[in-house]
Amino acid sequence: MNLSQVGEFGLINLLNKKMIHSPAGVIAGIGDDAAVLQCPGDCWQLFTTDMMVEGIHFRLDWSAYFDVGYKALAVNISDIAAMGGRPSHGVVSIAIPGHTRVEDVAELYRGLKEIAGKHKVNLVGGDTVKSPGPLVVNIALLGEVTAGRAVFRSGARPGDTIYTTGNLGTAAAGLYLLSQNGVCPPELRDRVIRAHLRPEPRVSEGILLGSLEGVAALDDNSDGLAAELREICRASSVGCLVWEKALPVLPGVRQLASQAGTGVLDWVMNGGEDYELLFTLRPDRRKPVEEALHEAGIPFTAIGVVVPEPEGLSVERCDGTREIIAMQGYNHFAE
Ligand SMILES: Nc1ncnc2c1ncn2[C@@H]1O[C@H](COP(=O)(O)OP(=O)(O)O)[C@@H](O)[C@H]1O
Ligand SMILES: Cc1ncc(C[n+]2csc(CCOP(=O)(O)OP(=O)(O)O)c2C)c(N)n1
Ligand SMILES: [Mg+2]
Ligand SMILES: [Mg+2]
Ligand SMILES: [Mg+2]
Repeated sequence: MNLSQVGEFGLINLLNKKMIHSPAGVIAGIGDDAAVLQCPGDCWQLFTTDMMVEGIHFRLDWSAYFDVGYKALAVNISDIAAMGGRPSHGVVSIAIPGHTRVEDVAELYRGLKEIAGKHKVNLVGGDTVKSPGPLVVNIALLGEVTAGRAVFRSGARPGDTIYTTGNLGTAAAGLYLLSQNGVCPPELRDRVIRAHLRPEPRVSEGILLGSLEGVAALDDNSDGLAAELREICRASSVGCLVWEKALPVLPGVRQLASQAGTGVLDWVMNGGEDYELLFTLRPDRRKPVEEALHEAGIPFTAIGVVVPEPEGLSVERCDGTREIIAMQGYNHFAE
């Protein structure tokens, strides 16, 4: 069987049997943004890892080494944020092609340390090996969350409102400009390329959401809205209806998407790498939670509603018609 027949998530499902030998310490294992582990005192420990591979996650003709280091830690911090937690300690493993200059590796570490400083992450170890091919950076990151306050993908119920922080499709627009040499005003160009190269994980937002009663499910958007909502649907045994009209997209990004000929819905659903937080909220808690988010200055938008599982994942198009979302989001082994 080849990998594209099972896909990334099918492969993980095949592998994930008999992985836990001492279940007492494991509150949640495979299946969420980070594992949740028992630890002494009034906190739970979070543990996650994400890898970046040259040619798949970045290209060195588009990204400075600084950006590679910055993003490698940003995406891991985002997984901790997606549990409602705070990142704490990380280890960094790098596989480096032999022709790489020392100064370039130092730049990668400057990027790592820059974002580690912003979020007070201690980098406490790692591993260094030679790569016969691409540059690879892997980080494993610990975090913590107040016991009982982690927000899982599995908490959504029909009737919840679906929200996202920030804007969607911005990083996809950046990738488009880098890969297709599209034209656009310089300020927009800088903004969308920065969103792609240097995402800012929403840590304080995740912690606030985790502290607010009624926030039911939480996830970060690495693979696109279609993929992340599908994860919430699967984990919570629900369906989701997205309102196309409500999707928060920068006006310039809409224009770029029509220039690209893809349509912005494709960028929102499949583009990924926005690293915004996606969450669901009990309907009777909308007012107080929205007020708390406004007060904290956090941008957010209601983008749909959780529906019963048999209704599946669908979108209400701007013309009022409703259709099933066939788009899958980013999958490492899609054909
Ligand atoms: N090779 C693997 N072995 C065990 N668990 C894995 C593996 N790859 C991914 N997982 C787990 O599968 C889940 C989904 O992974 P992924 O889609 O990468 O999550 P995320 O988008 O939050 O980074 C996570 O809980 C992750 O820990
Ligand atoms: C050169 C290049 N091509 C394509 C992409 C787009 N891309 C690569 S991986 C990915 C999805 C996110 O990465 P993944 O490893 O799936 O992160 P995770 O879901 O585990 O957090 C996307 C949208 C990119 N970032 N760079
Ligand atoms: Mg991952
Ligand atoms: Mg991730
Ligand atoms: Mg992914």
